[in-house]
Order: sequence, then C-alpha cells, then structure tokens
Amino acid sequence: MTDSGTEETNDFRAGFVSFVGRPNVGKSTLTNALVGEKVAITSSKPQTTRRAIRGIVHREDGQLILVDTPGMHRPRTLLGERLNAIVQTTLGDVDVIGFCIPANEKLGPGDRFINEQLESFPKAKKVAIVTKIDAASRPAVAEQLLAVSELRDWAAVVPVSAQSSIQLDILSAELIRLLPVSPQLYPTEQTTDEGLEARISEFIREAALEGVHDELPHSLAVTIDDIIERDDRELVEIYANVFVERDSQKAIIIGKGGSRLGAVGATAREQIEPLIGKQVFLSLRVKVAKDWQRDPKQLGRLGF
Ligand SMILES: Nc1nc2c(ncn2[C@@H]2O[C@H](COP(=O)(O)OP(=O)(O)OP(=O)(O)O)[C@@H](O)[C@H]2O)c(=O)[nH]1
Repeated sequence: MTDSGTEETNDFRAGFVSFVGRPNVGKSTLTNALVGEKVAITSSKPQTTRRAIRGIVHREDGQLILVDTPGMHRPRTLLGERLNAIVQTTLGDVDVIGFCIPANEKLGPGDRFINEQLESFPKAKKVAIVTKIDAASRPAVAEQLLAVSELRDWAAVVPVSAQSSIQLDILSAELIRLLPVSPQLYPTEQTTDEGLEARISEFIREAALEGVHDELPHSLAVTIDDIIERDDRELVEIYANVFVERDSQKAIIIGKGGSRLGAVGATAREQIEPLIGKQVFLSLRVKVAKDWQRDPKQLGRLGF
C-alpha cells in the first residue's frame, strides 16, 4: 500500500508494438493507416518490407511506436536469414505483438507456424488483428474471429480494415491500453525515426516494383549516392542506384527506350516531393550486382 490516498490520474501510456503475420496480410497498410502518413512501403507483391520501420501514433491517452517487421517466413537465401534475424531481435523487445490474419483467407499452416513462434516472446502481450474485413462477408469475418480466438488466449481480438478505415481507432485504443504507463517517448510532431535517405530509397523501390512480376521484387535494392540542395533554386537533386541481379532484370526495369524507368522516376518523385517540401530532380541508374542476395559483401554494401 502507498500512503497517498490519491488516485493516479496521469496514466499516459507509451511503448512498442510490432505487427507480424504472413506476407501480404496487410501489415504495412495497417501501419500507414494508423500513423496517417506514408511510412512503410506497400505492394501487392509479398515480402517487400525489408526494414524495421517505425511509425508513431500520437493520441491523448498514449503513444504507440509501431515497429514494422518483414514477414516471417522460412529463409531461402542469406537475405531471408537476415530478415528473420531482424524479426527475432525486434520481437524480443516489444510490449505488444499484433498478429495479423486476413479475414478473407482461411487460417492455414503458415499462420499456425507464426502463432507457434510467438511462444518465444513471453514478455510481449499478444493481440490478434483480423485484417481486410472489407474484403469478406460478415459471416466469414465472424467465423474467422472464432477460429483465431481458438489459437490462444489473446489479450484482445480486433477486426479492422486499413483500406476502408474501419475500427482503426478501436485498435489504437486497445493497443495503448496494453502498454506500460510511461512518459511520451517521442516528440509529438515525429511520425517516424527512419532517416530521410532510407525513406527516399523505399519510395524508389516501391515505384520500381509497381507492375513487375514474379521474382523481381526480391532482386531489387536501392541506394542513394547523393542528395544535393541547390542554392540557386528551390530544387533538390537526388542521385540513386537501382540494383538488380541480372541483365534481363535490368532490361525490364529500364523498359523500351527507357520508358519504364522514366515512369518509375515520376512516381517516386511524386512521393518524395511532399516529404522534402521542394521540387526534386531524380537521377536513377540501374546497375547489375550479380547474386547480391547471396553475397555477404554485397549485402553489406546495399545496407542489409
Ligand atoms: N481489401 C483490403 N486490402 C488490403 C487491406 N490492407 C491491405 N490490403 C492489400 O493487401 C496487399 C498487401 O498489403 P501490405 O500492407 O503490403 O501487406 P504486408 O503484410 O505489409 O506485406 P509484406 O510486406 O509482404 O509483409 C496490398 O495489395 C494491399 O492493398 C484492407 O484493409 N482491405
């Protein structure tokens, strides 16, 4: 017992939350929707999230720091192994793990595999998030909620749609409720602590991935050589490299007469300009780094 008879009124909560789940279940989209600013890349191709990107949700009752992890999967390459290592260290450190399961797909072995992995993180509270409820009928959502509830004793089970903004507030409130009482951990104006360079690279990667098929997503990395602010004009020059593994992939990225690369640059610029608040001149060079996913030296050079 304490000697103060007063009730604790200041119960602001803050802490770290990580969303896990199979590739393509909507983790990045959910992060963006909660934070309200584009911080993680999304793509209809699986496994495109490579870094632990943080988005920060500021509310009156608390602060949610979202650590976006790559999808958990069985590693096939050295890159895959490093991604899994990121997931392990990230999850060992968070207050809450949000396990995302889409409403429009039956629970499968992939989900059960991840659910079992969650046992390795006893410190974190576990919340089930049934995503994409806009894409399933009401009875199907209800059935999925029931199936998910049977997996374990969750701290909460929340159905959401990031795309149609359904139940996002309720999810934020539920997650904050599970965080420790704590002072604010980041200043209110901050929505991500990722560096500018990293965010620009992600935008370029995302633009380059649009409309490409099959294995190309795994073979793409972007590095930034230079970001130059021009004194004479309201202009920022950005010099970036797009790395692929094979000459054939280089041809795909560049397109006929450079048409595709031009479109990639234009799309990326549209994302980068609001971020920087200035006009951007973007120079993209496509380079081949043979088998970079399997070569530790090249992985290091490309920032993994
Ligand atoms: N209908 C519907 N589609 C969604 C919703 N959220 C995400 N999606 C779609 O699902 C696909 C995957 O979304 P992401 O957010 O990239 O998924 P992710 O889990 O982060 O994927 P990885 O980066 O591969 O781990 C995209 O095509 C999204 O547009 C949703 O609420 N409703």
